[in-house]
Amino acid sequence: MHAVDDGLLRRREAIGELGDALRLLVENATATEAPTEELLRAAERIRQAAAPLGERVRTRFDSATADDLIAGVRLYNPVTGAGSALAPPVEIHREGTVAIGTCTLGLAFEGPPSYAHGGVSAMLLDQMLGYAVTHSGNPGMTGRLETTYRRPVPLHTPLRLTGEVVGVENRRVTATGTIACADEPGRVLVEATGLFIALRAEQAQRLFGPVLSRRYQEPRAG
Ligand SMILES: CCCCCCCCCC(=O)SCCNC(=O)CCNC(=O)[C@H](O)C(C)(C)COP(=O)(O)OP(=O)(O)OC[C@H]1O[C@@H](n2cnc3c(N)ncnc32)[C@H](O)[C@@H]1OP(=O)(O)O
Repeated sequence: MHAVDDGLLRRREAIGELGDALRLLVENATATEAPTEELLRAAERIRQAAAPLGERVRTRFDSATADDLIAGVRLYNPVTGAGSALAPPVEIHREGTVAIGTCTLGLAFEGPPSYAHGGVSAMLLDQMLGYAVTHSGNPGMTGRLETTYRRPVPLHTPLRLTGEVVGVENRRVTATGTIACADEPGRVLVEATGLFIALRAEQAQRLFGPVLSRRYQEPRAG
């Protein structure tokens, strides 16, 4: 039992290590002004490094073996996942009923020069609101996300994000959230209001049944 737990812990740490390396690669590859020949050499070395990872892969109907869908462990979430090359990653904790997130966005997230892409801000806020909704005990899927961009979000600057449930009405859960600079949390840069819809049992089964039953009911091939 301990061997299994230690193995899973080690795998999660390794996924985080690989994620760190990938994020460094993405940021350096975005920021680089290295000579053209170096770009070509790097492309070849990266293809070589990627090949063994592609030898044994899952489909979209297989959750990652290191994930725990029931406990909400998602290592490849594109906002929070330690293993995701796409994730800043945002680290989220709760202060009372409010979800608080922290991250710093690199050049890979650039939209207007030196500021974050608006779609990235919306993605971060969808996650913050979804986190708050899930932890309020009324999980649901985003039905609508309205984003108001008050000021541009600077790159390479520590950010503070929030998410909070403000209303529950039958299957509809409303949540709000913000993005601000960590050193000026009262000055809102972006705010969002989201409507999350709780799934009916048959909807949840239709959407997620295949993944859940493959993971939790059928033995996985070694
Ligand atoms: C710790 C882990 C944290 C995880 C965070 C994850 C964050 C990320 C969250 C996401 O990004 S989820 C992915 C993006 N969302 C989707 O892909 C959802 C796609 N949409 C759907 O699957 C369906 O439209 C949905 C399940 C949301 C609703 O379909 P239903 O058929 O259940 O809706 P239904 O017609 O029964 O309506 C239920 C109620 O919701 C209302 N409603 C449904 N969709 C709406 C909508 N889009 N806008 C406004 N209202 C909506 C609808 O009017 C109605 O209100 P009333 O009960 O008052 O009559």
